[in-house]
Amino acid sequence: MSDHSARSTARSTALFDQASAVTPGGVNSPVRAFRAVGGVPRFMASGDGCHITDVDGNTYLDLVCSWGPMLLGHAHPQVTAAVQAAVSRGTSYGTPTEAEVLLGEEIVARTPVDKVRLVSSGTEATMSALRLARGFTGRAKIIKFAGCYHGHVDALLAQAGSGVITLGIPGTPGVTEATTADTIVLPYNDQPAVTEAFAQYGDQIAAVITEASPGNMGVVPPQDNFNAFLAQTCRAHGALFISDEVMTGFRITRSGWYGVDGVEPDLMTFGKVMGGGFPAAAFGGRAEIMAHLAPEGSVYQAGTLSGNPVATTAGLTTLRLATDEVYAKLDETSATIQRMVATALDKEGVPHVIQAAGNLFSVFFVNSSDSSRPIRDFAGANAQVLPRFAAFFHAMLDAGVYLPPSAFEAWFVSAAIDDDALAELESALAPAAAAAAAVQN
Ligand SMILES: Cc1ncc(COP(=O)(O)O)c(C=O)c1O
Ligand SMILES: N[C@H](C=O)CCC(=O)O
Repeated sequence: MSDHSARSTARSTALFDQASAVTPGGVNSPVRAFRAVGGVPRFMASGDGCHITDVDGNTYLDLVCSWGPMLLGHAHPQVTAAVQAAVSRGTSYGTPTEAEVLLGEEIVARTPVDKVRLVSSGTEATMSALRLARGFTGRAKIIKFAGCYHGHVDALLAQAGSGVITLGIPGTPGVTEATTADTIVLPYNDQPAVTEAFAQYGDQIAAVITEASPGNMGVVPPQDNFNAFLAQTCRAHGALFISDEVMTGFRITRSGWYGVDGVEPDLMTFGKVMGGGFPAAAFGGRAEIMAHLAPEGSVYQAGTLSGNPVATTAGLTTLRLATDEVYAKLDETSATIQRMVATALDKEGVPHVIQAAGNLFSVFFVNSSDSSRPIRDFAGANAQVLPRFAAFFHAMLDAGVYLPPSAFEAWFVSAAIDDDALAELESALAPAAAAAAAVQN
């Protein structure tokens, strides 16, 4: 496989060929491939603060942050020290440990959940929350929204965002009709559609699951108190409201999106930041609901590495360092970057919409007729001029800025971004905006 990059990619290219021989598509999660933008994925060798360096020695300002987790930047000295100390004590016992109790307490203190169960991935968290909702209500149907991504849970892959939309996979082979028979998919931000679904199936609906503020079709925040409306509608019909904060949790504020809209869900899911760069995730909720989980109740859920001592140490250390000052800095950095991107694109006359949810944001390359219209849903996100994003992405990469290789993903900032990094970004943006402008629609 060859690459058209201006920088040397010889070692990444060789590793990608090697990887493709042993791993489908050469990557261990589809979003890491460059299929939507072309070229060879960069194989990273190290990270330091807001930078990552690939195996060819190219250093990039990182605006992916491992798809969200690296809130404090890479190799943060205090997180690294805590992890090294934990590793030296042993890496897994299959017994309870103190770190997992402390992490559970930290999550309970920051969010409205009474109790929490730790798992190893966001996918496990949403899958388990759904099972618990069904076990608690004794109902089968669930509502999800087009463009929201909740991990690769069979029942939730229908019209999913993230890699599913990036790769243009309409329905995933391997997910049987029976598995999705109880999944109702509705347009995001569409209150009448929710009302209608409840009018038809109200007493069969176990739960509504939504991203607290979607970031997997690009950033499409809830409008007109959508979350409050969902919570009220669920309560009126005896269904549970599940807020998926895997992406937003502990990133947008110290209590995630809940810290912004204050809508109390029945169940919540968390991941990414709470693992501090290690595989840790969680789901939690009201004590009465969580009591249905084994061994207290009979809804079974388990995991050999759940609450792993190294992962929980990394997560706990990260959360303890994520103070209000850190969140204020993240907000400021994000707002500055959004302004810089808008200025560069405006200068070249590239039609775009930038949408933010706290410090999370994304840039939609739209048709000129759409540039004053907010994107409210999956259909809106799908109407982007994708080749323009690809040109912009590659010009940024060549200039040393690593963006998500997809027009449907959020951009993530870290607290390690400083003025020097912003200056690097500034000089990358001019050629990238020009490259986007050169693409005819
Ligand atoms: C909102 C949301 N939920 C769930 C998941 C699944 O998490 P994981 O990739 O850790 O399985 C993700 C990301 O992948 C996500 O963004
Ligand atoms: N958009 C996804 C999650 O937020 C990206 C992570 C992945 O699927 O590897």
